[in-house]
Parts: sequence; C-alpha cells; structure tokens
Amino acid sequence: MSQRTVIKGGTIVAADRSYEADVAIEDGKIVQIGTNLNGDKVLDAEGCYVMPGGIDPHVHLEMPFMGTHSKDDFESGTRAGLAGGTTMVVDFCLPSPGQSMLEALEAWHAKSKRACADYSFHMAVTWWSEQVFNEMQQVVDLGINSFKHFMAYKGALMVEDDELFDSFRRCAALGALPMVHAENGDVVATMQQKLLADGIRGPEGHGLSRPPEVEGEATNRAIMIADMAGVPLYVVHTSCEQAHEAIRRARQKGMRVFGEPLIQHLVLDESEYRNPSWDHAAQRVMSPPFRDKSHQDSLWAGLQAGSLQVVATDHCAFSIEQKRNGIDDFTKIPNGTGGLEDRMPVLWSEGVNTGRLTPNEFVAVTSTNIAKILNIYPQKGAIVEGSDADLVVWDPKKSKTISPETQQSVVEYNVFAGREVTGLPRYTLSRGEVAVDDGKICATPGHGRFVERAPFPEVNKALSKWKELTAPRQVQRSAENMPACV
Ligand SMILES: NC(=O)NCCC(=O)O
Ligand SMILES: [Zn+2]
Ligand SMILES: [Zn+2]
Repeated sequence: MSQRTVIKGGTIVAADRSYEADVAIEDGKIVQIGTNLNGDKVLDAEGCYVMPGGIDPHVHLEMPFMGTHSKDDFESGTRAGLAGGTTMVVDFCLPSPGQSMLEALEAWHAKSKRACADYSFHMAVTWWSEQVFNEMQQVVDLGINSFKHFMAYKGALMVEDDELFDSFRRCAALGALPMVHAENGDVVATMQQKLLADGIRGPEGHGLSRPPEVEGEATNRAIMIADMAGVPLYVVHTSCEQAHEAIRRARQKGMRVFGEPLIQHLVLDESEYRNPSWDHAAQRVMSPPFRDKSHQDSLWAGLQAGSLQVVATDHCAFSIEQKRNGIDDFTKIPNGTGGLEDRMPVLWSEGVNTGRLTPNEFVAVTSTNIAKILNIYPQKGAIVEGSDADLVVWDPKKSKTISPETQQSVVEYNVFAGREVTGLPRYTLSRGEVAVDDGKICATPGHGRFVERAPFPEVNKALSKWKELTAPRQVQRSAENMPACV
C-alpha cells in the first residue's frame, strides 16, 4: 500500500486563483484536492500558501566555460533550488564545436545522476552542419524540445546569422523552441579590445563592453529571424529596456516571443561593478551585466504587463579563485552568478511584499508560464489531480538574512548576501518526497529524474498553421490573361 501524505490547512495559490483546500499525495502525484482530507502523514500548512514548486528554466550546473567548470553540480545545485522552493531545473547541454549532440547528451545524463530534484535539458546549437541538422531530430525524439543559440561569446559558443536562420527553420519543422542569448558578439569583442587598450582592465570593463544596445540589437535581430523562420522564440536573460522593448513590440504585432528576466537583474544594479573591492565586483560579472535602475523598472513592468513571462536565475556559480583568473583582464573573469536558492524568496520579498506582483502572478512567473512554454504543463507548474507533487508550502511570515554561511551552493559568496527576505518554504516536496522540512534540508541525491518534453506545443502548431496560410503563393493565370508572345 502506498503512503498517503496530506498537506493540510493551507491556501492553494495557483496562477489563476487562490482557494483553501488540502492536498493529498500518493506515489509522487497529487491524487485529491478537497477539504478535511486525511492521510498517513500530515504536513501542517496553517497560515501558509501551497504553490507549485518553482521551475528554474535557466541553470548551468558543472558547466564547462571559459577554461573552467562552474562549481555547483547537479547535486548541490538542485539541493540549493529545493532549499528555496524550486523543484525543477533545466540545464543547457553544450556540445563543444564539432562535437555530436548525442555524445554531449550522454555526458549531461551522466553528470545529472545525483540530482536531488527533477531536471531537463535544453540542447545548444554551438556549430552548424548536416550532422547537426540530422541530430536535432534525434534530440527531439529523446525528449528535448528546445534549442539554445549564443549570439555572443565570439570564438567560443557564438553562431552566425545564417546558422541561426537554418537552425530556427529546423526548429520550426521539428516543433521545437529556439532560444537565444541575445548580445551582439562582434560588437562586444571589439569593445572589449578597445577598453583593454584604454587601460580599463578591471571588472567595471565588463559592464562597459556590453551596453544595453548590444542586447537590444541582438534581441530584435533574433526576433526577426525567428519570424522569417516561422517559429516562436524564447529570449533568455532579458536584462534591459532595449531588449524588452523589442519583445514587447513583437508581441504587440502578434509574434510568439517570450522574455525571461533574471532575479539578479531585477534587484541588483551596475553600481556593483564600481565597488572598491575587486573580488566583490568580479563576483557579479555575468552576461548580460547588471543595469541601472531604469532597466529594473522596465523588467518589473514587463512581468506585470505580461510582456515578460518567466523569472529565472542563469545559476552559474564560480569560486573566488576561479573569478581571479581575470585579475588583470576583465575578459578572462568567468561569466556567471548564483541564485538558485534565492530566486523565489527574493522575488516574493521584492515582488509580492511590495505589491508589484500578486501571489498568483508570482506562481505564473516562477512555474506555470514556463511549464506551458516548455510543454510540460500540467505535469509540472500546476496543482491539479494527476500533477507531479512538486510543491512548496510557503510561509509568508518566515524571514532570514541571506548569507553564504548558510547556503547550499558550494561557492563562498552570494550576490544577495546581507539581504533580508520574508517568505520562505516551510516544506518543499519533490514528487511527494519532503526535501525541506522547516529549514532542514533532507533532499535525496539521485531522487531527481529527467523530464521528457514533447515537441509541437500548441503555440508552435498555431504559428505553423498561420505561416502556412499566409505563405507566398504563385498566382495561377489562365492563358487568356497571359501576353500573346509567351
Ligand atoms: N550568463 C553568464 O554570465 N554565464 C552563463 C552563460 C550564459 O548564460 O551566458
Ligand atoms: Zn547567456
Ligand atoms: Zn545561461
């Protein structure tokens, strides 16, 4: 007989509504929602919100990058996520240029074996050939329906516009979702060299080499290429008004474009790079860089208006020592910051507690929207009978001060350190297993499973139908309408 767990006395907060009910769980699934439910094990949710566990669609665990590997692996990364209420992550499988996607995928499956929470992968298109074209079908057959393209990192991961167009068209045919890191890599590379030549070698050079225009231009370019390819587009780490404006404008024209701000860009600003401590500034080096406060206002407004849909972290944590690789040259500082444990508490504190987001909007942007975009709804991102019991019992009164001393991430610092948050998990459940119990982490390495994602979500189908209907067509002319000389 399977054990029945009941979450009792809480208020269910879904993306569409809030209501009081208990939730019963068996074999990792939600089996009943109602009042006065009983079970073998009862979790007290009195005074709490019961929400779908967070989904972070943008993490890099043990990522090979800039001559090193990011420090958090699938075990510490997913444990950090669970500690903060995130029950699923999506990492990026990165074939090195020339490498088979299938070979890279095997390597990613091997390193994710000790994940404590469920996970999936996006596949990166880091080079282009007939082999890549063919393998994309196999990747889709293996449960991956999204392909990432880097428009930056020239000489490493970056792909050119013709490759983007070919890959986007392939995504359209396969019912997959192309994603872009949108920064103009050529302009960044030139600006980096100019700054170094001018003697600007510290972390402040990082922000200066990647102004908002670099991101706005690339975002708009990717959107137009996707439209010509007839495929939806997902823009990762949208950090500025210029990029947001491009997404907003496209959506107003009916284009299927999604934008993903990061929690870091919502609350941290570019003054971090002028900090007198080199270490402090270097620890905050990530791409795109932090922006000024006007951009933060734009991103918050986008979440409120619905022109931006998802809040992620781009969790890619490097140690102090790794960051010091760039001590005399900012272009060698590994790009990336952490945030997996802090995304939900910081967003709740700065979003819901300030009135910028409703609790339902919080659920939409931390789980439900991305579950729909990635075609795993309502298995994930929902509280309905039959859904996976990936849940967070959220105590809106529980507070803490963020500190590297108490975090799950293995790096020695935290870009949110010193920030007080109110709103934390009382319990986090990963497919019914209690992984966090009132601050105590009891997650099981290896419990996490790979989540397969089917191609052809409704948005792809609708867009393909529309593009087919409006495709250029030959005009059929009868003989009497043709000039006599032909
Ligand atoms: N964002 C960042 O600086 N590092 C991770 C790789 C990427 O997403 O560009
Ligand atoms: Zn990126
Ligand atoms: Zn990233």
